[in-house]
Amino acid sequence: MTAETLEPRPLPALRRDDRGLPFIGQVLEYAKDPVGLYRRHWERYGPVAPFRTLNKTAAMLLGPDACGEALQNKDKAFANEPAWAQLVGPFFHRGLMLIDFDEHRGHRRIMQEAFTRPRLEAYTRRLHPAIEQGMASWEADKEFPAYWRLKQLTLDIAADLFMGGAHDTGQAEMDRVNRAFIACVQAAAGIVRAKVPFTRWGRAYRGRAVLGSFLRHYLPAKRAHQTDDIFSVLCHIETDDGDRFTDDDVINHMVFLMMAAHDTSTITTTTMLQYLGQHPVWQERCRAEALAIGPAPSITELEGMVSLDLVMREALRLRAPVPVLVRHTVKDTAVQGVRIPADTGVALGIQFTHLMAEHWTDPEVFDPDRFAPQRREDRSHRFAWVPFGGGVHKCIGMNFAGLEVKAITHRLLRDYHWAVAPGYAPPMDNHSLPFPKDGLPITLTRN
Ligand code: HEM
Repeated sequence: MTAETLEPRPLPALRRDDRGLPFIGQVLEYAKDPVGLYRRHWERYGPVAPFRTLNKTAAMLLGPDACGEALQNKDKAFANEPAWAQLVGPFFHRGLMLIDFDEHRGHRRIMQEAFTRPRLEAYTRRLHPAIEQGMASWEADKEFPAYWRLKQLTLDIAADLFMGGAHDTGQAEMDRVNRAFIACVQAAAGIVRAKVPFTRWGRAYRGRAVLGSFLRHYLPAKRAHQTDDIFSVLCHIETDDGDRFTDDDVINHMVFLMMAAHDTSTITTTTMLQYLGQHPVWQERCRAEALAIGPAPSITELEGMVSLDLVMREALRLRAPVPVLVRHTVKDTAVQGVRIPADTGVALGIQFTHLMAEHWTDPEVFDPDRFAPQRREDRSHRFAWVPFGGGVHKCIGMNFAGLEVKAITHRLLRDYHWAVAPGYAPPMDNHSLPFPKDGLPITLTRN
């Protein structure tokens, strides 16, 4: 009998001491130490492990083989919408990541038009003035929480690049819009998952309404004139077959894109700042590259910052901004020979893969050269390094993300230098996307 014809084994039974708390299961344990939880499950159960969340048993996929199978989704058993909607709530409904199968393919084909190289070149040209303006108020020689500053910066960039500015909107209203985004993003960590006032979900419902009306206000003008911001691009793009987005599609995609773009880029840049502050040799290498090109580099120049690229890859490995991906089975399937019945929640622990000693030398150590051509540890397995996911839902904004993160860091390196204590390890909040609870205090000194 060949391996393929063997009957899949059932999901291992969850040990009593892994059941966690009533109702929420292992959610709090995950928030405290996600990698510790993955590691224990890997050791106890192997690549397809059971775990408890919100009163249900789900499957946790660990390691590149198991995660790769779900990402490739050959038998179309894994759906995104029912899984992500449960986690991020109804606030990002109909965003590209929350659409499945044929419909997803149709939307993705249209959206691809917003991320072609000429579009990316146009976005990059807008990036530099937005970064310069956003950083204008940053004070040197004074400690500040880098994560929060960068979050504000990426939101300001998004307002310009995604919206093309919001000319009718005053600062107070813009702050309300920013708060609305944050409320939607933070809904993922809500325990009460209903429209109840004064809860994370209650705030996120209000936030989504604020975002919807904000975008709808600008929609007619965006439809009327084509400009090179993403909002306008979404209004005008069409495939060769003439497929276009409806008004509702544009609003839904915009809300999701702004969410997908700003927190992930903020986390990546924050991680890079931390490690560059702890590794002055790398900071100098990257600064030399930044100074060798002009203050407003083109895409090609940003791509040519080889050391900065290695640092970015290493930051994405060590602290994946989206450390876990979720899926829900729509039919019975098997992963690594383990049966996963229909209607099961599935978590892909990609951060764990990034730290497996089987695939990386000294996985906890900051060592960007592991991505250099002579080593390419990320090639140890097709799914060893997956900060942007894989398969049909692979991040559509990954090239843009790289450009934004590099453009911000390029500017910082040209203007400032900074140091972070070598032993510093940020206290992480893992309730939704991971961020340093102390904001990563940092002092920038002018070059
Ligand atoms: C460092 C920054 C980023 C990281 C680490 C990241 C990570 C990811 C990951 C892991 C996924 C796959 C989710 C899944 O399979 O369920 C994803 C999907 C997606 N990302 Fe990103 N992302 C980043 C930046 C961006 C940016 C800048 C944009 C837009 C400008 C963006 C737009 C999207 C969209 C639309 C999807 C859904 C794709 C689909 O379902 O077809 N992301 N991202």
